[in-house]
Amino acid sequence: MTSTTSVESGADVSSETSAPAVPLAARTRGLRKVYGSTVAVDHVDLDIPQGAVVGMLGPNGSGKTTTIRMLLGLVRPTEGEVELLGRPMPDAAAHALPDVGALVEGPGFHPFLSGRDNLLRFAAAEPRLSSAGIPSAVDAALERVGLTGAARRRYKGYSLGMKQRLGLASALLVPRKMVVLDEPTNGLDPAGTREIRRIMAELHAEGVTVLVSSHLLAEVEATCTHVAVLQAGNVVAQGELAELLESGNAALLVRTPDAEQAVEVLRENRIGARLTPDGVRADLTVTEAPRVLQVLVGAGVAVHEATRARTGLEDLFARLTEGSE
Ligand SMILES: Nc1ncnc2c1ncn2[C@@H]1O[C@H](COP(=O)(O)OP(=O)(O)OP(=O)(O)O)[C@@H](O)[C@H]1O
Repeated sequence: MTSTTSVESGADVSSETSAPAVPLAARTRGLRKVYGSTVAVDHVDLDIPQGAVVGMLGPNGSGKTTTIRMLLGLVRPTEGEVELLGRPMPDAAAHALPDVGALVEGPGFHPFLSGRDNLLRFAAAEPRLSSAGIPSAVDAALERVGLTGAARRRYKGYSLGMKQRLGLASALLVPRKMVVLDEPTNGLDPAGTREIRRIMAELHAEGVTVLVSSHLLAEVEATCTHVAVLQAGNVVAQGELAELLESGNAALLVRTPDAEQAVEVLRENRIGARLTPDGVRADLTVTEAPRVLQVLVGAGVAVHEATRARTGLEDLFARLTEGSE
């Protein structure tokens, strides 16, 4: 994912090419996890560039959580390699993990303790914090996620958004090089979602590498610089978000009853065109939409509707998730 963008190749060869190497915060090679007869993750090669916000996108059951758990050393791969901050996982977990904040599944917060007291318990287990530094680190983390006002309320009474933010606070008790968030906005209302996005944007601005999983393309589009798309345990696309969104030929879909005539006049005007079930698909790689419409209308073709074809990533993701959600 560092220097190349691959769609449906299943393999990113960037590190094997002569392109300049981008330092990686994490990478996997040939990663595979099998549970009984279920292949949860299958030969996944991921590159997580340092400082990127990488969205791991995929429908339910596509292997996002399992991949994240292997990256963090919570699950041992059946096959393959994982490097986190330059260290092999899970063997070097004790060295790599202090620099990584993770929000993976609801951390074990105590329902009858306040948010602050819960964080104090987590902070006590942070190898980088001295006992004297714990209270100020906890208060800074609460402040950062906007929970200072609710810090002394019981966790039990927190809204889902507040619980997620407390989880984030526990991941951010000390400065991190990398933060890993598994579906952090799942079930949140728009205000809660905005709050998580704000914190992710802040981390990015500080140079922290962020890996976030989501089953929503719009979510990834709004927050990420890079994306890796998973389907049935495989990476089917990965690369820079902007490049993936633009991949695939730009085209205009024209709904018309005069489709054959439309294809003919477009081709006469050197515009690539082909029939589709509803009309015509006109290629926009060498021309613009207004020119296509001008040619069609000028030739007397009845244009009932014209829409842009979906971009490469939208199209790919729609195909992957069709019927699954
Ligand atoms: N501990 C486990 N034991 C057995 N099967 C598992 C286990 N963990 C995951 N799986 C299976 O592996 C596949 C991938 O699951 P995973 O949770 O990684 O996907 P996901 O993309 O994170 O999905 P979701 O968005 O639903 O969390 C699924 O078929 C799941 O049922």
